[in-house]
Amino acid sequence: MYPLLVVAGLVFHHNKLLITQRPPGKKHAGYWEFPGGKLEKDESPVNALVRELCEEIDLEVTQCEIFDVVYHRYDEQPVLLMVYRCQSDTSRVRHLEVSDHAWIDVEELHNYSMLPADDELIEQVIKKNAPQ
Ligand SMILES: Nc1nc2c([nH]c(=O)n2[C@@H]2O[C@H](COP(=O)(O)OP(=O)(O)OP(=O)(O)O)[C@@H](O)[C@H]2O)c(=O)[nH]1
Repeated sequence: MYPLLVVAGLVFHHNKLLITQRPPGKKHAGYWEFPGGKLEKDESPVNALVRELCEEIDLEVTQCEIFDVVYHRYDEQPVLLMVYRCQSDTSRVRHLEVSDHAWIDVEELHNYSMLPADDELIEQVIKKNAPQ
């Protein structure tokens, strides 16, 4: 089965990383994730990310650059997650399509129930953010 194409943002504001919680009624409700969503037809990954961040949390980002691509098999369908690192000038987030959000230190990622596809990614984020 072809994977679902999904884009997600590692959004930083003053070294804090943004995570959001999936709302009731959505698949994997209650889990935390990096904000983003599915690509629409004829849409580039960065445009999809900008659109999803606007629709879900009303946040604008800059300096988006590719960070990693993750393939994960869920029972229903595999996902191909394209992950971009971005910056935000503000920490102001609206809960339009999320039930909660948090700006955290990357080391705190282990304290949240993140989506299963994000496990490997989380290790990369912590490793790349560690002092050299
Ligand atoms: N945004 C996001 N999605 C992720 C992450 N990790 C991960 O496995 N996914 C998966 O990617 C898929 C994203 O789909 P979604 O349902 O959130 O997308 P969407 O916002 O376009 O949904 P919609 O159909 O309600 O408009 C889900 O299956 C979700 O489980 C992540 O860190 N961020």
